[in-house]
This record gives sequence, C-alpha cells and structure tokens, in this order.
Amino acid sequence: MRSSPLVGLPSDRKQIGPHPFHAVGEKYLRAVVDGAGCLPVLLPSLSPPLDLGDLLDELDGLVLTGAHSNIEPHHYSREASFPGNEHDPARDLNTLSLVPRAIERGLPVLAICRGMQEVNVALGGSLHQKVHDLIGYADHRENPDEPLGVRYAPAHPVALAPGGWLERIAGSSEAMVNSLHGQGIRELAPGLVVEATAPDGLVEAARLDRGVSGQPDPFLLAVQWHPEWRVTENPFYLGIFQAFAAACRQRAQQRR
Ligand SMILES: N[C@@H](CCC(=O)NCCCC(=O)O)C(=O)O
Repeated sequence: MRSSPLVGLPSDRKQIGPHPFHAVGEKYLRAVVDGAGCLPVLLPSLSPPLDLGDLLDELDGLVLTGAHSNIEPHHYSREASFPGNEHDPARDLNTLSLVPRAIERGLPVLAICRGMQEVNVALGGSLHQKVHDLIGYADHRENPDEPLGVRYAPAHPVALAPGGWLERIAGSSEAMVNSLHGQGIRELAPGLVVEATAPDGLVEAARLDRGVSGQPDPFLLAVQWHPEWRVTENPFYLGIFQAFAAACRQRAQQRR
C-alpha cells in the first residue's frame, strides 16, 4: 500500500534544440511534494494523445499546470489565433480529454492558470484571447523584465465568493494573489461556479458544482493565479494545496 497519494501532471511539449521534450515546471512538482505531501507523476503529451484511462485509475489526483503557451482558439471559438501566439497543440489534446475523464472517475483536480483555462474550455466555456485589450479590464500580465520574485509577488486582490471553498481556506473574504496571464475566462463553463473575482470582474477561480442533489461533485478547483509559487511561505496558497491533498487522500482510501 502506498503511503503518499499519486498525482498526475500533464506535460508541456517543448522543443529543446532539435528534439521535442515533455516537461513540467519544477515549482509545480515541488508544490505537489512540499505543499500537498503527494508523489508527482508526469503524464506525457504525445500526439495523438496516449489513452491514459488505465493510468488515471491508478492516480489519486491531477494537477493542470500553468504554461506560457495558449490553448488554440479553435477549441472554444471561431476566432482566429493572433500572430505570435504560442501554442502547444499536443498539450491541448491531452488536457482537454483528461478533464472530463478525471471528473467521471471522481479524481480530484487542481487547475492552475493555463490549467484553469483548460478546465473551462474542456467543459464548454470560452476564453478572452487578450484580456489587456478589453475596455474596462486590467492588464493581468507580468513584466517579463522583472526578476522572478517580483513577477510572482502578490499583484492584486481577489474577492472570494461568500460560502465558497477559497473563503474557507483564506479565512477571509479577500486575498492577494499574483497575476501572470494574458488570457482569461469569457463564458464560464456549465457546471463551474465562481470562487473568486478580480477587481475588474474577471473570474479568477472556480470550482465544479453541477448542482445535482444527492450527488456530490468530485473536488475540482481552478485558479487563475499561481499558488505553487513558494507554496510553503504563503498560508493561503498552502491551504489550497492542502485542501487538494485532503481530497487526494480520500480518493486513495476509497480506491483501496
Ligand atoms: N498562457 C496563458 C496562461 C498563463 C500561464 O499559465 N502562465 C504561466 C507562466 C509560466 C508558469 O509559471 O508556469 C495566459 O497567458 O493566459
């Protein structure tokens, strides 16, 4: 019997020199280990995607990470992509098929930044391709010229939905979060409910709640910010990973 729950993380497909590699940022792996006390397992994003169904049955949780690449817009609208938009079609296919399969298996999901956008698109929602070009919205991007510690520092408050999971985790109705994204939720997918909003109204976090009485939904929390960043130094970020870990442990026990 395993002592630590197993958490899968779908990889980015990245060109390094002449060869494609499958990569997951180390801060996500560290947060799964140090913040959640779970064991990370990398899930390659091959194209066509591997059938990971048998592996999902062995996992206790799924973390969808952030990434610089953006989901190809044909997955959620008829809009064309914009020049210079970085894509990772192999990751799109992998994560967009994993989300519904994880939910149908009751696998806990924590989705971060691009991961949140993937959850929204996989469940039928849509995205703004450039939030910063929209009238009335703030620029949610980081300054790439700043050192990492500044880029991932708290950037704006979020209002936490009354009675929601994040309000309980934070122990307050507001929290400060970092902000490193150009895209954002346009239409929230059916079955997701808002957990947090930015001052400009952008949805910053959501959870799965399909509202079927007597049938609790599996743990699925999606956040637009980066709680994995220095997770052990930020009680709110740590609380998010601990809540996910509790759901993973419960899932591990149920599978025994
Ligand atoms: N590309 C999307 C998502 C932004 C995102 O996930 N950024 C992560 C940056 C690298 C990392 O910290 O893993 C967008 O711009 O909206």
